[in-house]
Amino acid sequence: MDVLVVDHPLAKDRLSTMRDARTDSATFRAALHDLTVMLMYEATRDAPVRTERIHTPVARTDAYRLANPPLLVPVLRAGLGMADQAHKLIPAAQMGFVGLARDEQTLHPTPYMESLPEDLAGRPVLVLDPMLATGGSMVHTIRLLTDRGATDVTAICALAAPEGIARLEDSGLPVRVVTASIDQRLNDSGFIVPGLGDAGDRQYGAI
Ligand SMILES: O=P(O)(O)OC[C@H]1O[C@H](OP(=O)(O)OP(=O)(O)O)[C@H](O)[C@@H]1O
Ligand SMILES: O=c1cc[nH]c(=O)[nH]1
Ligand SMILES: [Mg+2]
Repeated sequence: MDVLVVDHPLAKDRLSTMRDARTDSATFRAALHDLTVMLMYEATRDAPVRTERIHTPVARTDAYRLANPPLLVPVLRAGLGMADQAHKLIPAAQMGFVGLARDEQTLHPTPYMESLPEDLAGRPVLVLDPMLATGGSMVHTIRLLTDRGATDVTAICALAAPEGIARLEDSGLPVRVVTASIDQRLNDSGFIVPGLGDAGDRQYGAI
């Protein structure tokens, strides 16, 4: 499985702001917005483009557009904080939604929402979720996508645990991961260490 760690200094800076326990919700959301732009930028580096001829005010030239705009799939709640920035970068993208809440005892995801196109054959999909911990939520999400024919899925995560990467790899699902960091491990509660805490709570408040 292909894993890209975006360790640009600006990405490290925004991730550090997100990690800091003193960071308030508004500042956390702003840092995640900025980091999402950087992760998206790298995730789409090799996206196929089509050309068309345009006129600048001076001359004719080639213009470049994404040949096959992806489906964006934020995983609620925490992935919502990445959705608008990703969509701004690719205005032609369609957006689907998956809602999952991890049971903090079993660490299994509990699905509560799913809004996806029926047929995803031939469409690249970018899944947006800041956290890849055990990998249970991401595996569930990708299965929803592959059940609809998706074969080209990229998981875009602010942070990943080695356990989550291994789980995705073992799943054999057609996914690659783009993240700003692979942290040390999960703790006994299934939280990423050093991590940043609960990405949903940090953005929107504890539930
Ligand atoms: O890899 P996993 O062990 O499945 O954990 C990762 C999941 O946990 C977080 O969501 P959470 O379930 O806390 O929901 P929230 O976004 O509403 O806070 C996170 O946004 C992922 O979806
Ligand atoms: O560290 C973690 C693990 C799962 N979900 C989070 O939001 N944070
Ligand atoms: Mg949460």
